[in-house]
Amino acid sequence: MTSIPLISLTTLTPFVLLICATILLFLALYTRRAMLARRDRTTLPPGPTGLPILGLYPFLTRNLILQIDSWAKKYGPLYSLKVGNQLFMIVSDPLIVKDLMVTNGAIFSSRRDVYLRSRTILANRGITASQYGPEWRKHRRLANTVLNTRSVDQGVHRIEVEANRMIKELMVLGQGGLCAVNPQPYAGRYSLNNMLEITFGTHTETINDPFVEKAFWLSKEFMMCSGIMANLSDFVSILQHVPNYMYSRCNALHRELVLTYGGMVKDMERKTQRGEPVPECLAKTLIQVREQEGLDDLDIHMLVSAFLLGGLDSTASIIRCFFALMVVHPDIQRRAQDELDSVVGRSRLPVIKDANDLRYVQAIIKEIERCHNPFWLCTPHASNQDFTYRGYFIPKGTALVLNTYAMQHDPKRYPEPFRFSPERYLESPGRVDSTYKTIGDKDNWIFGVGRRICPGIRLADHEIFLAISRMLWAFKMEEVPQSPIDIEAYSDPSKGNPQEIYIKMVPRHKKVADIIDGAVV
Ligand code: HEM
Repeated sequence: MTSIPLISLTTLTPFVLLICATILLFLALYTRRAMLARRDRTTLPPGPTGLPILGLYPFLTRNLILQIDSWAKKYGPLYSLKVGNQLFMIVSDPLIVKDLMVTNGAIFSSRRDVYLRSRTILANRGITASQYGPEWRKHRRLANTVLNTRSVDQGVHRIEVEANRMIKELMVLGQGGLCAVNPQPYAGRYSLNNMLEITFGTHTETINDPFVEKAFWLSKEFMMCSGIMANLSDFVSILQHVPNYMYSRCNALHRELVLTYGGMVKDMERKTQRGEPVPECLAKTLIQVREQEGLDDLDIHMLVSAFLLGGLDSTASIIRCFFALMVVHPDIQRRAQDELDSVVGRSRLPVIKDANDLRYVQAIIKEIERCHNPFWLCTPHASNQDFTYRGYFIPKGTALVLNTYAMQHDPKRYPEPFRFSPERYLESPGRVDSTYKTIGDKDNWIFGVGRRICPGIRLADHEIFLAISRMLWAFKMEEVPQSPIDIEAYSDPSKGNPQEIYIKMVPRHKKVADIIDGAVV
């Protein structure tokens, strides 16, 4: 009789144990999920910590690019940092870039509402400062009317003319190679004229035109005022309510942009009203579609300003680096010129159609762009909703920064990354497709990525190719012993490209002068 409970206990024990184990398992799983969920909402990627309120602002150095890169080496390919109230995440790996900024482009394509750069200077417009949404789409579509493949290709003769003007002026100035010249201001005016042609259908006649200085001042001032982590009042909102020097400076820059580029639009409007002819260009298109697209003055003024700010120092700095690099690498220069002689010959100038056959020239361009990105940290993208990635929480409003410095100096991808070596690109295919390839295979990231990728790529590609291939075709560029090139200065991301170098530009053959004279200038 007494054995019955014992028997049932014995038979019941495994059953009870099973139930207990199941409950415990459920509890464990539930707790883990709850913990994970909590972690998802709080666990940011690792990164350096700063002070309350100011974050890392007091610890940022003048060479921000190298500092950001050194933290990437310490904290990994996705790390976070706070400057004031703004959370930044730095992305240094092409696959993470693809996952976040391309695959999830609908989430990571906005911009921060930055007090000085976006609100004060650009009035939250000009494409580059606009939040992701219908207004940005509209402005980008309007910009594309002159930047799309067909329009840029149709206008290529204007770029060719500018390249010829630059060659002719350098020949005259250097007295056919007898004296040293500083080509850098000519590279600047070349970019400026290309942007003026596409935006206003006009150009400057000489580097001494005061407009050249003005345009470059505006561009430089924009860079000086709008560093991505430079201004404390961008990050500590209370400072936006007290008068401060940077606000006055950015406000003055905004007024100058409206006065200068907005003034050119107004001139064109007056001409149109008087029935005078105006050239085909972005400003004309914007004036024509103003009512239909619901654009106000500021929309138009900031859109044309964005062109003159975005397309000036960017292409110019690549061409300036080219001059310095060719002089210190005469062997590379010679190899490109041999290629030009065999593909193009000496009786005509290189044209866009030659690009795919000029593999070494293309490799030089890609290598300059890899080593000398004009915007190493690009323009940050902002997220417009919370997101969880690889267990890390990325809250809405995070600013995502592309660390192209790390990606373009990755020793696995580019052995001896600090050596200038066009040869590393000889195996990769021709030119334009390099920019559009899948993200992991891209030659470089200088134009950014995803939905905010630079809309001026094709124009910039054409400008850079025509300037560089024609310069190589026309001149042997030589160092002048009295004025050695400081190539280190070009590799230091904290310094702008030196505006002054003196080199000899010797025409490569007798026909150069005749052909340039005969070409449209
Ligand atoms: C070598 C030359 C150039 C470089 C390296 C360059 C680079 C860049 C980069 C990194 C961005 C930000 C992309 C992103 O947010 O992911 C950008 C945006 C932009 N670029 Fe360029 N750019 C160049 C030439 C030009 C030219 C010639 C134009 C002519 C109009 C231009 C107009 C713009 C505009 C309007 C934006 C804003 C796009 C947006 O926010 O949706 N850029 N560029």
